[in-house]
Amino acid sequence: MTAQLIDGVALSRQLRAALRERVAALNGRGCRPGLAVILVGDDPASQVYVRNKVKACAEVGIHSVLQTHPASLTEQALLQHIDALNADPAIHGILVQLPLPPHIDAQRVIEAIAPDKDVDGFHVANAGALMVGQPGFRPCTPYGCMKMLEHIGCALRGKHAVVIGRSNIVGKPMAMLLLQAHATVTICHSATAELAHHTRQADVLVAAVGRPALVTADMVKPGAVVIDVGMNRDATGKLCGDVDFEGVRQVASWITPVPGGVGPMTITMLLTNTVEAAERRLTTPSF
Ligand SMILES: Nc1nc2c(c(=O)[nH]1)N[C@@H](CN(C=O)c1ccc(C(=O)N[C@@H](CCC(=O)O)C(=O)O)cc1)CN2
Repeated sequence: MTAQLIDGVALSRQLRAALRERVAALNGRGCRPGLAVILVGDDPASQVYVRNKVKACAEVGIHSVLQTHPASLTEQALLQHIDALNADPAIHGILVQLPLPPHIDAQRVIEAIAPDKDVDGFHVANAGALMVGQPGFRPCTPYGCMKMLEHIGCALRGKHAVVIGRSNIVGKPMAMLLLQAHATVTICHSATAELAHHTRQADVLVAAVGRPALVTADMVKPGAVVIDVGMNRDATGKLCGDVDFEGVRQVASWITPVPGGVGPMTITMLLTNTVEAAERRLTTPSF
């Protein structure tokens, strides 16, 4: 078996076309969706991601404001910038690019963003809403993974999904979204014994650890759907995921590539959340 590719670039193109129409409808009602992107420091990867976010906003008609600050910015100054953006009616979404420099408490910064502008879905109010099945913003990467599963018609009810990774921004919310879709979910992490024993039972396997080629073909159940969230550099400096793509594609039924899989979908779901934030403001002005 050779797996079919889940193409995050092509799916993003489709979803962004639909977003352009939603933005046009908002414009017709006198609303221009606005996203503020805050970058602190000079991490080269973060600079690329932020630039791509700003470009993607322009592509669908979202107004974006990019704030770049030196790594020496104090936490207090960052909190003041967020306060100003929280109060700015032209801004519907705020994101602070992660990681932040070590002297800044990322969780404190995230909690300073108004939950109705937290288009990253990282605020504890949005994380809690996801936990109890209430409406809220879903973190962009797991939300994008769910869209990919939906796109290939993967019926999750009763399926066994295994998530490798327990981060607050990917692993945990991914597990909650799969659970909401009625999958049986196992979360594996760095202290999991016999990782391969668990992964071999997965109908849907999500790898979100940050270790090149952690998932090899012998760890995958034939016919499984494999979603690779990893974003690593291999020994030669080439971008790669957590999955040994060439090996695993011989066993899986569907697989996401890196690059061109989950990454572009993360940005597309950020656009989706921003448009939704603007729509919510129009329909629920006090939201
Ligand atoms: N505030 C946030 N910070 C971070 C998030 C996030 O969702 N919100 N996620 C990651 C980084 N990230 C988005 O910010 C991100 C990573 C990768 C891609 C992407 O499109 N990757 C491309 C390859 C890009 C390259 O050539 O380097 C791909 O996979 O095709 C998009 C977004 C951590 N921080």
